Amino acid sequence: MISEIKNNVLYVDGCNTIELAEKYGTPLYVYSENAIVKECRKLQECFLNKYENTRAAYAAKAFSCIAMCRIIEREGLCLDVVSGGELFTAIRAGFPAERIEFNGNNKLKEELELAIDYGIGRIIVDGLQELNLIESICRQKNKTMDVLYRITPGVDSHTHNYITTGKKDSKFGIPLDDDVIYPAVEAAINSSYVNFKGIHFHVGSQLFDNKSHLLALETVLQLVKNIKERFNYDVTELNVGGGFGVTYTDEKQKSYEYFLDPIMERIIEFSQKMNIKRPAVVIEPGRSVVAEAGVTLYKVGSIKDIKGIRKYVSVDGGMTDNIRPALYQAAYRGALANKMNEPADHTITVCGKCCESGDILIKDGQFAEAQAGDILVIFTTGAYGYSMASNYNKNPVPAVVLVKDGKSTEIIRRQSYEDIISRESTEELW
Ligand SMILES: Cc1ncc(COP(=O)(O)O)c(C=O)c1O
Ligand SMILES: N[C@@H](CCCC[NH3+])C(=O)O
Repeated sequence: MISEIKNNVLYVDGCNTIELAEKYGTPLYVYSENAIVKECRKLQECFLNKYENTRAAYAAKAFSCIAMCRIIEREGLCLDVVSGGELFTAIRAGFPAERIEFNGNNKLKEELELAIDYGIGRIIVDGLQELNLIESICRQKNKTMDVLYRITPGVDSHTHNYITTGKKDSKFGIPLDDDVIYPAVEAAINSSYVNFKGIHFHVGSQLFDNKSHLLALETVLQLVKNIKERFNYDVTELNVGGGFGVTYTDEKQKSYEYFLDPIMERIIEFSQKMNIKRPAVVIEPGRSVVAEAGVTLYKVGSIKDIKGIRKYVSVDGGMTDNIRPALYQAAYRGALANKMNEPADHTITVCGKCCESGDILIKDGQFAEAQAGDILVIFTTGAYGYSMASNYNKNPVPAVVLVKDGKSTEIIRRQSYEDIISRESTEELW
């Protein structure tokens, strides 16, 4: 995070967070553009510029909006979308179609039609049933589409059970049973409507060990070899997914090089041995691009001190703007943005205002002494915060502000109560 402390106050990318809270209200998502750009440039430096024939497709699910698509576009990355809504956002942002890749285990016919009409770069296909659907749409529209198959490599990435995706028992991808994968590959190779490019895998999210990627890669390289032997077909693209972990509290974040250099080394060695042109290599980082660039500002309200048990400090948001603690027991760090120089010697539990006991944002965290009206900041909320927000209890989704070099601009306005009920019928029933 690009931040500093001045006069006891937290500044993010040159902006005073207390002034931001006053100007735009709370809860408030604040993203530093310089921090996002810095991550994108890191990817350029240690992957895209280092290895030719590579792409990085930012996983929009981590945080997607028109402004974000434009930053990603400007930074030269590609975009990984997983729904018609994310695709539509990219289209509205003017994101170049050929740089969009579409993932998902149950892409709807209308979503595929939108993707094919827009002429996106790749569809990452989850099975033969989907391939047949894509073929029928392409036939009808007289178009072709570049595709990869997402396979389930059968590795357990040892992250939270809800965010591991490479195990055989998974809703994602094609299992590597001979009677499943080879007929699917053969159909794609022989199709007049799709160009079969290669294989995709994604082993899970928030990873700190490169073993899962490397194990999955071995499986995929064996598959590439088998495809060559069975069908005399050269795979020209490998997508190794995302999953690069970030530091929320005390996790030891690993560099992109730690994950990607051994992957590239292995693919180069394999290609030389097989005497084939090294396939293009694509990655899909989401969390690592935006997590650290974002913070959430809240206003402190009720304080409940249960003597000898726990002190609950309530804020004006909660699981509706950050579901991760409730869903994955995710831990975060926070502070009082207006008391940054005061000793953080009070143990408090920061809870939200939703009608759920599990609506806890930080359990037993260290803060300066909190009082109603303080601005409480939670760090590293840029990924899967806004994008997983809900209207539970009819709480409005907060505004999103982008800051850069002391300037701020609202890129998503706060939902109003009117917005929340705007799709509801007010007609008399029956
Ligand atoms: C297919 C796919 N690609 C990319 C990502 C992005 O993962 P992360 O945000 O961990 O980098 C995900 C989410 O886990 C995913 O399912
Ligand atoms: N939403 C998850 C990550 C899911 C990754 C998508 N496959 C999180 O907050 O950690």
